[in-house]
Amino acid sequence: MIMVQGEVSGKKYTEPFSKGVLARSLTRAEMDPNKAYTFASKIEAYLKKKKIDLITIDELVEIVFDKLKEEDKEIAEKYMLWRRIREHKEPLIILIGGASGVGTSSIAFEVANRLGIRNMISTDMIREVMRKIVSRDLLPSLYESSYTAYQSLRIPPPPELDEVLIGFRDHVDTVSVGVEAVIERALKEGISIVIEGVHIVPGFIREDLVNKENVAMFVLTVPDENIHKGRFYSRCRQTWARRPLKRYISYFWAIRRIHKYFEAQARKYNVPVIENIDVVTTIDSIIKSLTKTTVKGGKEVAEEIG
Ligand SMILES: Nc1ncnc2c1ncn2[C@@H]1O[C@H](COP(=O)(O)OP(=O)(O)O)[C@@H](O)[C@H]1O
Ligand SMILES: O=C(O)[C@@H](COP(=O)(O)O)OP(=O)(O)O
Repeated sequence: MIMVQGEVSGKKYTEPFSKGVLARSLTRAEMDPNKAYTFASKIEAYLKKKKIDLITIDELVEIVFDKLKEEDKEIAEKYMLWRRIREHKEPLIILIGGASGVGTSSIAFEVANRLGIRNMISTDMIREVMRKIVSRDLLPSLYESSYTAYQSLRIPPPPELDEVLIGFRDHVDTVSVGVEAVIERALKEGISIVIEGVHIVPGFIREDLVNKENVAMFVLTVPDENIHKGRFYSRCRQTWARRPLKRYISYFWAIRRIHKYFEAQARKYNVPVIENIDVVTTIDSIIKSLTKTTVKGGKEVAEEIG
């Protein structure tokens, strides 16, 4: 039997080589699952041929990387980039924001899954907990959706200001307190987490938190209005979805104003804006950006591959 030796927090452990585990890590780099399993079997055959019965993870990764380069350079590069991020010593806090319907929860799920991050929370859930603590009378906007918060403003804003955005800012400002608490707790406990939702807005979360090397924020957009609208139809078609399509469509005009505000805030605070048209391209952009900001090595991998 081939044993693989790894290390967690300075402690060594060994476990049997598993084609399934290796194949899973290759699918994270976009390799087709069937191809990934065949490739993992080839690696196993190679180790057997070389009569290797104990190998460290680093040595195994080297072999996988070399063989992958021969098969598919792009997948080899992705495999290495994902690994570099996963090996990051500090916990990773990934914040994904965007107007309702642009795909923050779908993308957060994919990113968490591929990076092996086990914690993910939506800001809607944080808001829901906060609703149990603060009364509607005290903070009426907390009880609204981001795009209807303007209806709860106690004092109507002057006509020259956009009331939708005034309401949105008020709503986000409150929920940001809960978002900050989750970030602080994750940093304290050393837990990696992906936090996603409409309340992740550049400029609203404390600078000392978002400026940390291991905290990364992204804003997703869908520039084409019709594609954006179509996402609500596709989401509401899913059988598990319990969210009323009619409501999103009738407030779509307000959601688009918020969408524009997200773009402006992202530009102002230098937060990467990623057009979420195609899932794979979106994930690739996030991963490239993460390697630039949180781990050195993205460039080295690209150079190694040539
Ligand atoms: N890149 C994409 N391509 C196609 N459909 C997408 C993409 N991203 C998200 N979707 C779909 O759009 C709908 C809205 O996405 P969701 O993640 O629920 O948005 P949000 O959490 O931002 O409101 C869902 O049905 C989802 O499957
Ligand atoms: O406040 C909002 O804009 C949405 C955000 O949810 P997503 O559409 O981003 O999932 O929550 P709602 O009140 O409609 O449940």
